[in-house]
Amino acid sequence: MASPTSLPSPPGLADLLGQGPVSLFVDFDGTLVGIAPTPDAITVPTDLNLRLHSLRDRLAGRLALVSGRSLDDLQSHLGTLEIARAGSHGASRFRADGSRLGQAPRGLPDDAVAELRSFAETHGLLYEQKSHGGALHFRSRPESSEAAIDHAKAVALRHGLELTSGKSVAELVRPGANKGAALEAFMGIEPFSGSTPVFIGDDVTDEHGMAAAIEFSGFGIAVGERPSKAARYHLEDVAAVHNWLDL
Ligand SMILES: O=P(O)(O)OC[C@H]1O[C@H](O[C@H]2O[C@H](CO)[C@@H](O)[C@H](O)[C@H]2O)[C@H](O)[C@@H](O)[C@@H]1O
Repeated sequence: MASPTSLPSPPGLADLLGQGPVSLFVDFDGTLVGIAPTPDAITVPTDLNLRLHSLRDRLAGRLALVSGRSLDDLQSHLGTLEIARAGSHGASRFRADGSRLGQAPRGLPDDAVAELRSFAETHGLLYEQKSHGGALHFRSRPESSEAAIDHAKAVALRHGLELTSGKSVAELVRPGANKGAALEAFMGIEPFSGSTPVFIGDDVTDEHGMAAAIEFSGFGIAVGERPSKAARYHLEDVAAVHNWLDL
């Protein structure tokens, strides 16, 4: 895995756009906004929504937000989005005009949710219910991280689900819900098809998106300190991302 500091900075966005159509797939937490103690404690600049819509226009619509959060949650922080978007780690996808791309995914089985909730209650962890998944957050109790991951693994096995681990979080999703699948779905439709995809993200779940970008002759940009297997370039932090995007 490449250490982020050994990766170069990406070429300027204006230079890339000068070479042909580029699509940007952009993660949210840790990429567009800084990491906070709890999911609701993030600080979102008041004009971020406006600036993202300007970026969408600059890219002739070829901008997609790809988040681990549910889309309702994402929009509760960002405001209404008329931007292509995928939530719940790519499971739920919408075009910029609000029409759904692909099937509506199913939520987790009730028993799996109950098992996650009960573990969270007994261990003093935060349980985040998503429309198409569920997350055990252990940022406030790092000593419970191993037990939380083991529990999530066992629940995944019992119910045929997939475990995705992120920053101080263990999440369960339906099989096939990942950011790479979301990028692939968007690359099959206008205005994304035929462009060079660039996936920008800070977390392990973003590796799928970067790997998929490579399949479409694009590349990934890793944000922050986490070593990345798939990224070609690196940006230091959220401020560097905003700067690179000229947000
Ligand atoms: O794919 P993303 O948009 O980056 O979402 C990943 C997860 O982000 C949120 O959790 C993370 O950020 C929280 C706020 O900074 C932090 O408290 C938590 O420890 C991080 O794991 C979100 O709550 C999850 O649903 C997303 O999957």
